[in-house]
Amino acid sequence: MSHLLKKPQRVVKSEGVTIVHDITGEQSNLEYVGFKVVDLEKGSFYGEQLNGLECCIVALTGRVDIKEGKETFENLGTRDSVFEQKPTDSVYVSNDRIYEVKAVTDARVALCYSPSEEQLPTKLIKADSIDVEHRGKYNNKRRVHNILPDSDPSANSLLVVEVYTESGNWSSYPPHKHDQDNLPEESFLEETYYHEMDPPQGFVFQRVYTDDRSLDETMTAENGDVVIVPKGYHPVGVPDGYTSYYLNVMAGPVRKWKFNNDEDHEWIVNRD
Ligand SMILES: O=C(O)C[C@@H](O)[C@H](O)C(=O)CO
Repeated sequence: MSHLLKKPQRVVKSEGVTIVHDITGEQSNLEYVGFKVVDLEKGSFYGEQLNGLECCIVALTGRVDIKEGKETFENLGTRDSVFEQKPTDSVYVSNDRIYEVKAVTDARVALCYSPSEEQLPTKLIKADSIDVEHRGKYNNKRRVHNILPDSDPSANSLLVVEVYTESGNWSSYPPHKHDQDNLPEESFLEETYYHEMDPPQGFVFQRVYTDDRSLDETMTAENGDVVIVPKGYHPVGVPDGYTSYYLNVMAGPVRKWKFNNDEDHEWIVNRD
């Protein structure tokens, strides 16, 4: 199996709390992006001190209360399945702060991390403030929920986005990359993809490759898998009959998403 593909680990941390993924430190070799998925049974708590990391807590499914300092945001989350395709609530918490998530119902949260030094205010990102974007045409159509885009200055490094790709379509396509710290031409952003499929026995193909093919891996991502994109192009293809969801976390030295398409496939975007 590719070292870029991570299967759910489901490590029980405490009563009612299961760490589904922990893509931090040595698990990933990423410098700028960390990622966890945590399942919480109703009434259970998960919290931590963010030593040198900022964090965006995304209420993937279920309802949660999130506490940071004197603030508590109650009953966050809008859906029982990501495939309800409605935006959800998230909370941005700055580096070195302590936060706690309490499960109001059974819930799944994503924790998106990046190193950060400058303190920013804790921010509730309400579902109804999320910009929903429809991109692409032909078999390249996808629905995008911009949770923390680069136009929103609420974070120091983190970019967070949800993407739905319908049956038989492609996303992150034509293949694009953002692995050169060379603005304004291109930014360097590492990336993680947390995948789900509807129905859940589905799978998608994700290729991660560079121009010189020193990296060229094509992976089958199944429901709940994470794909790590340290560099290179990273298109996703969705088989007929299945809908794909993924949550992207991106971060790098500059908080700007400036990508370039693979020139061989640029014509795809230029079709009438
Ligand atoms: O297909 C899309 O538009 C989503 C992708 O852009 C995805 O968010 C990504 O590849 C980010 O680099």
